[in-house]
Amino acid sequence: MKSPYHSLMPLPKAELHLHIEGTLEPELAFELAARNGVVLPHADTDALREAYRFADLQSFLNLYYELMAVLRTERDFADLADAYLARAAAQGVRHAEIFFDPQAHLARGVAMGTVVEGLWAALGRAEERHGVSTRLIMCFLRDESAASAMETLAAAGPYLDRITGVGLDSAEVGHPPVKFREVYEAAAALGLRRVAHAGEEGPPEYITEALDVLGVERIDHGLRCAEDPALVERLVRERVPLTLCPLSNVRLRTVDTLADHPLPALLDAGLMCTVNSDDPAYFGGYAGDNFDAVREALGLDREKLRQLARNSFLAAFLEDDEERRTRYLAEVEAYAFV
Ligand code: HPA
Ligand SMILES: [Zn+2]
Repeated sequence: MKSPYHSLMPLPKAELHLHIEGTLEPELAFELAARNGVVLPHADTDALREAYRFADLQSFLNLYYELMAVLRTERDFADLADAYLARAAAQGVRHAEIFFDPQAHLARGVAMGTVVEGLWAALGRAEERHGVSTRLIMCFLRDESAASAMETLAAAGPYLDRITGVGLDSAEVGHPPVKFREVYEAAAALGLRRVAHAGEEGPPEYITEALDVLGVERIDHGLRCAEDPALVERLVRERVPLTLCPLSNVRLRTVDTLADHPLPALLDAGLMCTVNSDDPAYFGGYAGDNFDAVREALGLDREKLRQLARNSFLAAFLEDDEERRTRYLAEVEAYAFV
């Protein structure tokens, strides 16, 4: 049956939880593999898509890291980011805060400069080419050591003018935020904004720790806060944004089906929720697809959908450009649902 709803693609939105390596579509993966002489252990794009059945976060991460082998040159990173920005813009994204995972590239002998300069080549023209403003957030892999994260922060030294903040991603359970206390202190001292994945597969305590020990301003995912009413109350009181990723949660089996997603309950509790795509090439949809999916599965009304869009701009790292934030927020208020 055709959806009774009009698509939310034109609704202006900011995307705050997006791993650029997770935007590598199978077609581009094979194109880059051919360009770089890399042999992928998959026959073709259909065979690769067949591998997109994940049991949990780790099974996804295995493929995510494997496919990164095709990313080798500045041009590869620029092409990757440009393809994402084109898709995001077509789905109503006006502002994107983009994660990247330098350790996964440094480990393969790809230099920090190659990654950042390549991404920057696309981000620097994103406004003109796609009408999207951007920020770059460097993530540390939490299943690597704190020392490795600290070395990565040092390696980013020459590029800090291009990097707005730091984040924490990869396998969560067993790698609590406290492991990265000193790294986050050093990042704060450099004037970097701080976010962290917490409460995706890990327990609600990791959310508390990310706030108290790492000083993060937003929680990426944060889904499992729903298990701790006192934590929910705190997140509401302190207006801590959650960057939720509904299609990701279904694909990684954090929730059984979209209809079971706690987004409506979290919104009703007064949390500052946002809707994002996480790794759209792997999870079946970009930002607008996620909005459409939650509307359809959860029946969110127009005011809730407008609130999600408003929250995305309120939670964005736009303090250096409040005029732009105001403009985006006005676009949200003016949006006419049909
Ligand atoms: O959803 C995620 N969780 C943790 N690490 C990640 N790296 C890419 N995507 C993710
Ligand atoms: Zn993520």
